[in-house]
Amino acid sequence: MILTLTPNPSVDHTLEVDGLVRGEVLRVRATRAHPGGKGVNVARALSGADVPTRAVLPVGGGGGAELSALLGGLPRATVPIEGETRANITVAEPDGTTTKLNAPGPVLSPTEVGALLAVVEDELTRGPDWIVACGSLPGGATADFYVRVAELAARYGVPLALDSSGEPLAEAAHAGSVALLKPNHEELEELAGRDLPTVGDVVSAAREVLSWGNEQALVTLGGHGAILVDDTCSWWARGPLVRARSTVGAGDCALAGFLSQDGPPDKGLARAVSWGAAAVSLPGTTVPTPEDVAAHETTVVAEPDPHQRIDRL
Ligand SMILES: Nc1ncnc2c1ncn2[C@@H]1O[C@H](COP(=O)(O)OP(=O)(O)OP(=O)(O)O)[C@@H](O)[C@H]1O
Ligand SMILES: O=P(O)(O)OC[C@@]1(O)O[C@H](CO)[C@@H](O)[C@@H]1O
Repeated sequence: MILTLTPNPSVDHTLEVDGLVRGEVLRVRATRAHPGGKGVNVARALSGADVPTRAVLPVGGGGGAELSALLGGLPRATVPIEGETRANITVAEPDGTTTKLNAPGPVLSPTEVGALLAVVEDELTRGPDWIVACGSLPGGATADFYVRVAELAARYGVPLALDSSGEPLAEAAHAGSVALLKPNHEELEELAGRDLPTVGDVVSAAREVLSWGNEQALVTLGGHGAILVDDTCSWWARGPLVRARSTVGAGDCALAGFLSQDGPPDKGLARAVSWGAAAVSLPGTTVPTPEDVAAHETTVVAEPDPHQRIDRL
């Protein structure tokens, strides 16, 4: 069973427009609402592939009720909060360009933060195979929140996968004890404090982050696929060519694909990139079905050419 933790979930609203023009009145062609938040998406993707999962998340107000309704039967443990679960907005253009407006979310009281960690601890006592902690933090949670989650995970011997950004990611990465870090290209550059224009730069920055006491890094590179790095080897899956409809949640689906089965690292990387590519071919924050994934197979190269450039797509 894979446990996910999303301290700051959302309802994701996607507005499809012909083109985004600042300062204009734009006609919206279609609107969609999906459950959102990175760990929620990981759990949704796993559940869609029949991988046992449980999502831990705080919910509050009308937004929380809407999120709960959208989640349907997804197995979960929710923590009631006073504040309002946020709504995030994606503006989607026909060429696949997505512009995202993410709200800060509610402010949790110290008691609510404690209650969230207590639920995590309770879930950890049931011996999940992984805990996957993801996303930004709500107000009231300090930047060491994921360090505290890592300590809990270590106490119960459960490997932690972490996908976050900014200070919360930096604090946890520097503290070590993360079994799998999933930064994207930009997040790894921020962690390393420098630009990483080539495959070799990405691999050496990932190794530097691993040297802080972490085990593996899955660095997702948008349309360039993903690079997996451990202390012995690196692998690159460039991914199939896809007509992108919405990149929202692609990283979460890639992480879900990686964790969805045990097995050798290169096979996990191939699954990650296939799940990510399948996700971008779908609208909004839709998670792919196994059939969608099967249509996006990819190959993996071990010890890729370090001089190869990774230009942003
Ligand atoms: N334009 C694209 N074409 C094909 N595959 C893509 C594209 N963008 C993303 N992917 C797939 O999705 C995976 C994750 O993408 P990305 O690196 O953008 O993650 P991310 O920034 O964490 O995304 P998010 O935070 O929106 O979930 C990539 O490894 C790749 O497999
Ligand atoms: O604001 P955060 O927590 O960094 O990201 C939240 C979010 O953008 O991440 C998911 C896509 O990865 C969306 O479902 C959600 O809206």
